[in-house]
Amino acid sequence: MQINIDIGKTLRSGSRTFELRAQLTSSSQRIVIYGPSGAGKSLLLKAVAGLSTPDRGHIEVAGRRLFDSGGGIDVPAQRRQLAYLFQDYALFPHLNVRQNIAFGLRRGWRNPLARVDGEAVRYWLQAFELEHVAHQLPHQLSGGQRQRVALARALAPEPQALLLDEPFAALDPGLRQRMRAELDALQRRLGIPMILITHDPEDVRAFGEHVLRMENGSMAEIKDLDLVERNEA
Ligand SMILES: Nc1ncnc2c1ncn2[C@@H]1O[C@H](COP(=O)(O)OP(=O)(O)OP(=O)(O)O)[C@@H](O)[C@H]1O
Repeated sequence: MQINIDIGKTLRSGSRTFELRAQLTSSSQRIVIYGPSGAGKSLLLKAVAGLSTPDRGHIEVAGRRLFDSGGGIDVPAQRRQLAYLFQDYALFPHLNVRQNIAFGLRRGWRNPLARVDGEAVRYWLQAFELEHVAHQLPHQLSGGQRQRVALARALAPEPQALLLDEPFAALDPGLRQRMRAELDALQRRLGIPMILITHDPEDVRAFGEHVLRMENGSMAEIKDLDLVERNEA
């Protein structure tokens, strides 16, 4: 996937100012943005998703201009065809697994319990081995199952790219290893491009094809992954 980003955003609260200046040009399927907490990674990912508006610049994904301050373009989040996986997965607590996955497939947003394409929901339940918990609510699931539901919900509408915000942070270490392997295999199988943000060097090792370091709102290319291990975020 070709991605081209050059954006700026200034955030102010009291006397504190945070400057995001993000530039990224890549044709990699696996982009990892690595950096310490507060570096601006989530701000960048939200700007790509259309959940936050930059002050200036442009964002282009797979040949589509999603944002361009000069040209007055700002495609709404729901029309960007990008899936955003939140750190805490943001599942709907009152909807069961099946309904959570189906939510991503509905056209109308008014009635979450409306019938949807049963075939597609069945496919994702099966692909993520969630059939036996299809009628359970999110709080009745394990951490790994919750992550699978969130991934299934994100992938069901067949997005052009997957945006992942610290996807393993909420999992305990054993499960983290397993889910990393699962996401790795899934990404390769589907061939879906992804941008993953993290402060964990293990994620960089597992997914980093094109790696950038973010610090204080600015980005720099990392060519030598050994530097990540020596210089942990
Ligand atoms: N209104 C604001 N005024 C000033 N600074 C702000 C404002 N809102 C957010 N920030 C700053 O923006 C920076 C970037 O936050 P962001 O959530 O993108 O960081 P991050 O790298 O994703 O960190 P984490 O991994 O902890 O989520 C932070 O340092 C935060 O303090």
